[in-house]
Amino acid sequence: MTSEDNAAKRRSGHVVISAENVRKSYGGAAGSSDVLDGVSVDVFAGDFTVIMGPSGAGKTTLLNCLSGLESIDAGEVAYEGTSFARLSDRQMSDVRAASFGFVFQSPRLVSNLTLYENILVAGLLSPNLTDRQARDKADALVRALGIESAARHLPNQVSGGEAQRAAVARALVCEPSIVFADEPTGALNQANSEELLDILCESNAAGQTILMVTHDVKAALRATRIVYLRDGSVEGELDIGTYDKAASAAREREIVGWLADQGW
Ligand SMILES: Nc1ncnc2c1ncn2[C@@H]1O[C@H](COP(=O)(O)OP(=O)(O)OP(=O)(O)O)[C@@H](O)[C@H]1O
Repeated sequence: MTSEDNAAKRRSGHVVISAENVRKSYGGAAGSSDVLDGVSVDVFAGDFTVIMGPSGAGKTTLLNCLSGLESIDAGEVAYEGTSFARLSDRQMSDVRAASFGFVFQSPRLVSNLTLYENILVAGLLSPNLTDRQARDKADALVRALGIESAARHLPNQVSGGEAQRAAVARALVCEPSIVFADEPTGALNQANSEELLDILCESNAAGQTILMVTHDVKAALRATRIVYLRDGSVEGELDIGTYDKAASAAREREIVGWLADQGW
């Protein structure tokens, strides 16, 4: 998928992932309320969509349902128009391997592989790339993310920021249609958070579709669209266009004002 493809798809409102009236509960006591209470939302190609909302609103659950990591109880989630319900477990895992990248709050790197090997192995296992392409892409990402020397070390020999940048590279190396990121800056200090957000923003500017859960207004600043979730329902959506560092103060005021209107 080239950036031109995604830019054109975004202009045309191309939907990558759609959720229709999704309900989800984790069982428990009879009558326990749904964690997702009929959520309908679309994720558009080329967007950097952020899911915000109070703690316990169901943000991680929604992200996991949209990526197929969690099953749903009712409603429908579809990738490129194909309902997950029509896919076997094998087909679902093929979609994830070919089209989805994941970044979590902690890097979740394989501890006995170097950062470079963690990135490369993901590329080698991807059905999207030849071995040569996987190596070239891993090399390019290591350079672009500024982790050339850290890449030679094991995860326990590098800083948290370096490890998390490697986790982003691992997600991007397969050239996924969409990157799902759950609080990717949650365990980072402010400087490392800003660097990681710069990387996600640059990747989005190059056409990468991103869906990210965050509590952090500074992270939401980078989004092109914010979805606000409360008590398992979408309360509001804000389209804010592409991030512009020079206008970030005005943008932050707009977002904080909108979040206040949602009851943030
Ligand atoms: N595996 C699980 N089993 C049972 N209950 C769960 C499970 N995962 C989440 N929950 C519950 O579902 C609700 C929503 O959780 P979720 O993590 O999706 O919310 P969130 O908005 O991401 O919260 P936070 O911002 O605190 O991370 C919470 O009440 C949580 O305790």
